[in-house]
Amino acid sequence: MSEQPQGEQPQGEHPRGEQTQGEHPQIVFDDVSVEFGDRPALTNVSVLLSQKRIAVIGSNGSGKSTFARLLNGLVTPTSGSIRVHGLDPVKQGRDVRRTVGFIFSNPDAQIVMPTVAEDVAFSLRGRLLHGRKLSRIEVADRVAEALETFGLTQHAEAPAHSLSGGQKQLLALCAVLITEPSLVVADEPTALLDAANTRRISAHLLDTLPQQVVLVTHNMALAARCDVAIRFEGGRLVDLGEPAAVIDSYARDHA
Ligand SMILES: Nc1ncnc2c1ncn2[C@@H]1O[C@H](COP(=O)(O)OP(=O)(O)OP(=O)(O)O)[C@@H](O)[C@H]1O
Repeated sequence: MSEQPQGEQPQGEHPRGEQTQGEHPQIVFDDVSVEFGDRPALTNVSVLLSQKRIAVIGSNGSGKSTFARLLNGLVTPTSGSIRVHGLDPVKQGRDVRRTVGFIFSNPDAQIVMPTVAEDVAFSLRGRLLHGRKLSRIEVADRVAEALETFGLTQHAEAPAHSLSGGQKQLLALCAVLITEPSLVVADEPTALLDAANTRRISAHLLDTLPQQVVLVTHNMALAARCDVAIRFEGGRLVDLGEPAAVIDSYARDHA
């Protein structure tokens, strides 16, 4: 382990991670637990993260997706409190959903409109970008640009559900990123992608995007490219630190 397990600090102390504050806004968990029925999914998680690229790793069922879903209010804590860029996902759900773009591992969950171009344009409906509403022409231009970025231009008029799994994943990314969320949370975004698209998407998420990114992944090569990694096991945050060290201890524990 590169650092001691989280969540055991006495009340009143600062959550861990504060020593590594960066230029990005903060994600703060204070003694957060989540139970589904009477089964704990996360237990006493306290952490402060302000790095630009945050990897979330750990075994199957360890609580990674639950952690990610807490960030935009898809899951609510059973106890404890959360602040994401100053917002409380429980009390300010609407603001949080505008601030946090969430990319699911199953892209079918995110397709809402019949065609690819309509689905991307739908994300901008009723949204202010840079403090103002976009005109129809601006929306069309932005959609065209975003489709080009994600290699979907030739599928613009295709039924969204006719795309392959990987193409749907690209569409989901495109539809979320076009809204320019200030935090991007991606839960296994490359799971369905081939090698070329994994490179393309990981370069976009990890190298290009100016925003803060939380990346839940089993792909250790991607986790290694982040600024910090956190690791869950059995619903507890058991490690936080330099990705190489966190990945090493994870690999050792599973050798
Ligand atoms: N909606 C839910 N209802 C009941 N139990 C749930 C729910 N979501 C998650 N869990 C349980 O919480 C625990 C943590 O699940 P979670 O999806 O957060 O793990 P994970 O680390 O993302 O796993 P994986 O790597 O397999 O995707 C698991 O035991 C899971 O069965």
